[in-house]
Amino acid sequence: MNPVSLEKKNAERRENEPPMSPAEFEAAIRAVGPERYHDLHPFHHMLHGGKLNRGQVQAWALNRFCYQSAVPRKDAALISRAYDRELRREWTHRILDHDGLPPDEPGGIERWLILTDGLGLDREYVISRRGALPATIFAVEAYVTFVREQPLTIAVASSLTELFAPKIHKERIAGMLENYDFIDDKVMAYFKRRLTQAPRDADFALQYILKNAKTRDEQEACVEAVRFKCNVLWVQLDALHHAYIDGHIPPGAFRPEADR
Ligand SMILES: O=C(O)c1cc(C(=O)O)c2c(n1)C(=O)C(=O)c1cc(C(=O)O)[nH]c1-2
Repeated sequence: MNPVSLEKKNAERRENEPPMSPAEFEAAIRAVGPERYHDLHPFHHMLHGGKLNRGQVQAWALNRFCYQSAVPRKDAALISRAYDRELRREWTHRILDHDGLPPDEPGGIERWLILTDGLGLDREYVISRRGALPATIFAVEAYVTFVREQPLTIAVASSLTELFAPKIHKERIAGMLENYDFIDDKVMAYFKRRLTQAPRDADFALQYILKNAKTRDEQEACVEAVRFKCNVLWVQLDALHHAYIDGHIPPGAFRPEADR
């Protein structure tokens, strides 16, 4: 059968399939984590297990800054497309969580920069993204574009990797504090704050898609969106591994001091 007729047949099959029950749909979303969340990646095991040197942790933090700074941009893209006032109101606090709200709330990006300061990286250099890996930039911009272009419910679903984040944050706080003498409580503040923020955000997004993804096709597209997002996270660690463990640092990317 040629690919076009196969695609058509699959679409017909799905059309005839009844929607999943809310419990089945939620289970399908949750099943993606144990299959492909980035806590399974070897680079993560090395990071948490104390197997990286300072330069490799610097490279991780510097690249991960690009993800942090893209998150409020993708959240703004999502809000710009929402006609539902309640969704906009709820989603707005995600932007403030990252960008901060003067005078008392510095925000997650500032907390991330405290981490990169603590690792001895120059702030202006981190913020400029000049030293980031090309794959990091491609991955985070793919996430922003996905949220800008996909149907709203599917864009909301792509945030649901956050269902799996608290576990990785807990492991990271414990593992990094224990294993690296250049990491202290102050620089781990970012992850401590996410332990309460991520479950609240994920819970809202999950309830939203359970209510709004009504057909089987929409439900399957939501599950696919969570897989897509896992790929966004995974490919960033692949790139870090290739550059800083295997030693293939692309031209222009950050070079740890010992390599310069
Ligand atoms: O450290 C991590 O592994 C991790 C993962 C994720 C995620 O699953 O996308 C987020 C975060 N951290 C995070 O700190 C964060 O603010 C965040 C926002 C989002 C999102 O998609 O809106 N994901 C994540």
